[in-house]
Amino acid sequence: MTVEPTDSTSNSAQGNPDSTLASRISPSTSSHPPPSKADPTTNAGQGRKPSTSASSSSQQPDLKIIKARLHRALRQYPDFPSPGIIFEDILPIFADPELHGLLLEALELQVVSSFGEANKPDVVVGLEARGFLFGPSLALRLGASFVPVRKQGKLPGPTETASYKKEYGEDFFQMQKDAINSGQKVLIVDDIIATGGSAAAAGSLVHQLGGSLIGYIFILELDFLKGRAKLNAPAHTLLTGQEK
Ligand SMILES: O=P(O)(O)OC[C@H]1O[C@H](OP(=O)(O)OP(=O)(O)O)[C@H](O)[C@@H]1O
Ligand SMILES: Nc1ncnc2[nH]cnc12
Repeated sequence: MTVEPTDSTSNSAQGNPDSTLASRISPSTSSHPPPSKADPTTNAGQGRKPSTSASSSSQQPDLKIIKARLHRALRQYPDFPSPGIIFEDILPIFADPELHGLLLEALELQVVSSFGEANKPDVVVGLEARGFLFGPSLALRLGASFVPVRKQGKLPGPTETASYKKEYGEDFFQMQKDAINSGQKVLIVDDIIATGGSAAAAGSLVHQLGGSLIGYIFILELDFLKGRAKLNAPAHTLLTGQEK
């Protein structure tokens, strides 16, 4: 089982190299060189809407180094929370202030290069619970609102509900009915896309509330589960991994 840092920043004309990154990060010691295969971290060509990403060759070196460092921080736990699941633990990233900061810089760069300066979201929607770890910080950096998708029974007032299945269970997601104004541009963020059930349910809630879903950003994609095929908007991830 491996987790590889991969390349999903692509629109070289839009992604201005951030020189502050180069000065802040340590020299790369990555044992995981960039893959030569086509970029698996966008859904160009396989989703119902094309991704805005182009090839991996235009990715900024700084972002590649950051991705390799983020990748090395992940921990894997076999048979958690149930037999056969290899659980990807992202929490070490948040335990290290430097990595935490680099994660947010990488996510912001990814959003701008994937969706364009002119198409920044009005609202960042984060999924309970791990989407809450970085969704609000990313929203602040983008000058956007943050709105949570919560598990059933946690939100007061009128709500919309969507059921979903994920890699290891079933659940219900809810959003407050007035959380998004009609036509607002929405970006959905979460730590991991596995089967895509959670993300697809969140997309359906955004649609029910009248939002315009510009796409999804994830830290990690378990690409063997092909979750992005369930999504109706472009999806971009910083890392991809787990081969079965
Ligand atoms: O693509 P999927 O198969 O739907 O799985 C991905 C979802 O599973 C995890 O959340 P989980 O429901 O375990 O909740 P947590 O964040 O509260 O731990 C993860 O944070 C994603 O939200
Ligand atoms: N393998 C996995 N590791 C961590 N979170 C997950 N959510 C769904 N599948 C997961």
